[in-house]
Amino acid sequence: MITICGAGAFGTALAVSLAKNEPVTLWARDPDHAAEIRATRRNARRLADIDLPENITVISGPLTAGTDPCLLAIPMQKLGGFLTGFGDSLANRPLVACCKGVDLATGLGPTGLIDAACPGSTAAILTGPSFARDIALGLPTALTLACADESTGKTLQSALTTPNLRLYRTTDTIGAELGGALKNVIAIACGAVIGAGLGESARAALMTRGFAEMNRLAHALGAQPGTLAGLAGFGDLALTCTSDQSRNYRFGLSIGQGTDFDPSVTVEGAATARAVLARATAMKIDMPITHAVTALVNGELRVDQAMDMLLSRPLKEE
Ligand SMILES: NC(=O)C1=CN([C@@H]2O[C@H](COP(=O)(O)OP(=O)(O)OC[C@H]3O[C@@H](n4cnc5c(N)ncnc54)[C@H](O)[C@@H]3O)[C@@H](O)[C@H]2O)C=CC1
Ligand SMILES: O=C(CO)COP(=O)(O)O
Repeated sequence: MITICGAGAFGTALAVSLAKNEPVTLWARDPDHAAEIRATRRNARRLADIDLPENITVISGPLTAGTDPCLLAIPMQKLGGFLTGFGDSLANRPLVACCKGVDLATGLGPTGLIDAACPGSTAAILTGPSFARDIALGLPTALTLACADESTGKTLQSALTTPNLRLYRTTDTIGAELGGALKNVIAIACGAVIGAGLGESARAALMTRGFAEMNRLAHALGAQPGTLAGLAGFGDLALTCTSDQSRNYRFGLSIGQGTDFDPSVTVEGAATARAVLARATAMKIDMPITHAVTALVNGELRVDQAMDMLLSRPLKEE
C-alpha cells in the first residue's frame, strides 16, 4: 500500500493516478480537510471537480510506520519540519520527495533533507513536467524517478508507473532535483518578461540562457552531464516557462504586470532563487538570471531594471 503525505494538488493527483494500480492512503495535515474529502470524495480545496476512487483512504494525524513507500507531496520549505515531526514513522522505508526546490534554511534539496532527517530510509525524488490537473485527468505524462540506490529505484519505477504516468529512471538524484528546483526560478523570469510586454524572443533567450546557468550549477554540485537534458530539466523548463497553468510563471506574470498575487499559492521558485543565489555566490558560480529573479522577488529591482542588468553584462562566447 502506497502512502502519500500532502493532500494538495500534486498529492491528490498522484493518489488518483496510483489508485489505478493499488489502494492508496492519502494523508492530509488538517483533520477537517481529511474529513471533508472522506465525506464528499472530492478535494474541494484543490482539483475540486475530480472524483477520488474508493480505494483511496484519506487520513490525518499520526502516520503508521512501515516498509512500504511513502510519497512526500509537501512544499519544499515545509518539508524539513514535516520530516522532523514524523521521523519515527518515516524511518526504514523508501521516501519519495514530490517537491521541487532548495531548502532556504539548510541549502539542501529534498533528498538531502530526507537523508539528514530520516536515517535508515532510502531517499528518492519524483520530478519532471506535469501539472497535477493533467495527471488527475488521466492525460499522458512522463516523469523522472531518481534514486541513488538502483534496486530501490527499479522497484519504485514499476510501483509508481500507471497507465497514464510513465516513469523514466536515473540514479542521479542531484541532477534530477536541481532540474526541478531551478526551472521554477527561470519560469518566474519568463512570466515577468511576458507580463511586462517584453516579448516572446526575450522569453526564448531567458529559457536558453537559464538552461545554461542551471547546467553550470548542477555540474558544479555533481550532477551527471545528461540529466538536465531530460524530463527533470529541459522537459520541465519547457512546460513551466510556457504555460499559465504554472504558478511560478503566473507569479512572474504578476510581477511583470505590477498586479497582486495571492500569497497563499505555492510558488516554489521565490525561496529557491534566494537559496540558490546564496549557494552559487559562495561557490563563485555565475547565475545572472537567478540573481535578477532574486532581486525581483525581493522587490529590489523592477523588470526593466533587471533586464537592463542582464543586457549590459560583458559580451561573451556562447
Ligand atoms: N501542482 C502541480 O502541478 C505540481 C506540483 N509539484 C510540486 O509538489 C509540491 C507540492 O505542491 P502542490 O501540491 O501543488 O501544492 P498545494 O499548495 O496544492 O498543496 C500543498 C499541501 O501541503 C500541505 N502542507 C503545507 N504545509 C505543510 C506542513 N508544514 N506539513 C504538512 N503538510 C503541509 C498543505 O496543507 C497542502 O495540502 C511542490 O513542491 C510543487 O512544486 C510538482 C509537480 C506538479
Ligand atoms: O512543477 C510543475 C510542472 O511540472 C508545476 O509548476 P508550478 O509549481 O509552477 O505550478
